[in-house]
Amino acid sequence: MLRKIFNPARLSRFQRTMVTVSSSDALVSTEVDDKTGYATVTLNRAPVNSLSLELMTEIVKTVDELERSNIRGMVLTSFSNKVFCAGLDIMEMVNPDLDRLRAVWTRLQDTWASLYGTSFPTVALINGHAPAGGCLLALCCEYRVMCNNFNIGLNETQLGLAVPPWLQGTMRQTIGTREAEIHCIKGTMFNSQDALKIGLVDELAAENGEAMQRALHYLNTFKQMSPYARSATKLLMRNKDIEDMKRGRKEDVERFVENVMNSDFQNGLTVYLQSLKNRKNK
Ligand SMILES: CCCCCC/C=C\CC(=O)SCCNC(=O)CCNC(=O)[C@H](O)C(C)(C)COP(=O)(O)OP(=O)(O)OC[C@H]1O[C@@H](n2cnc3c(N)ncnc32)[C@H](O)[C@@H]1OP(=O)(O)O
Repeated sequence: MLRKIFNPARLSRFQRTMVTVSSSDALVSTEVDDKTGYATVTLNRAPVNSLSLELMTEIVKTVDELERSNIRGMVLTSFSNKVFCAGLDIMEMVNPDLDRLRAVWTRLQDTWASLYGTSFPTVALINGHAPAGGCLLALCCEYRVMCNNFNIGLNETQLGLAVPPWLQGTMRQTIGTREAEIHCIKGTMFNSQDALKIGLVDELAAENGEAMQRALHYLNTFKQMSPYARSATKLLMRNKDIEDMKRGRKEDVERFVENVMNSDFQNGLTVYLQSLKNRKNK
């Protein structure tokens, strides 16, 4: 069954009432172009947009609000031009409070489900590195435009984390079963060129401006198309995955908690954090 579909009857109301939302201190800022109806959603959590509970809550809230406003398309990008999103906030996993850890994973599931299941078209404008959870955000979008000279991939296993089944599924749909299996297990990070070759991203751009043009070009391909047929087809393809994730979400949360609370993982995390700092000091 369709979870939600674009409702053309609400479009004329939207055109009259659409507003631009933007706040300089927000973790997520949204600007809607009232000529095109396209929203640019910018992740705004310095320094690297790591996914804290609060940032993920804002992403879910933003997508829900956009869903209610009937925008015609969305571009997801980063304030930074160096890091699109550094994945889950590692500090959320260091000796965590268990209730908060469960909330973090539940919110990551929600983030995936709400971005993956939008009725409107979505493009990730990947203007920086996108490891792990950063790659997840990009994979949820329908189309990915990546700037040159950055890295993207699901490197979770390199950190000692298992990739959850719903995220494996999104990777499979994007790069195919065989490649997804190999690269989820290895935790491969791809440079922009290799990401294009393997189909992890759809287009490359030299810089942000060109990437935005390419993203808008993708959204414009739907200008003349029935929004109902477009969104219904997308959601008929994606809703089963979302329902499957929701059915298994409790076990998924407990698997994550067990993974993170394991002493080997906690020790490895300390070493990993130190290696990030050492890299910086070189
Ligand atoms: C059952 C489990 C399933 C798991 C499956 C799914 C989902 C998610 C898992 C994850 O996302 S785990 C997180 C994985 N992320 C990473 O491995 C990225 C690590 N970071 C980097 O590689 C680099 O920081 C970067 C993103 C390439 C950026 O490099 P840059 O040189 O620009 O910046 P840095 O100097 O390295 O970093 C600045 C500052 O940010 C801190 N930081 C970096 N990444 C994170 C992070 N993910 N969480 C929290 N903090 C992060 C870094 O330590 C620096 O801090 P300071 O030294 O300035 O205090």
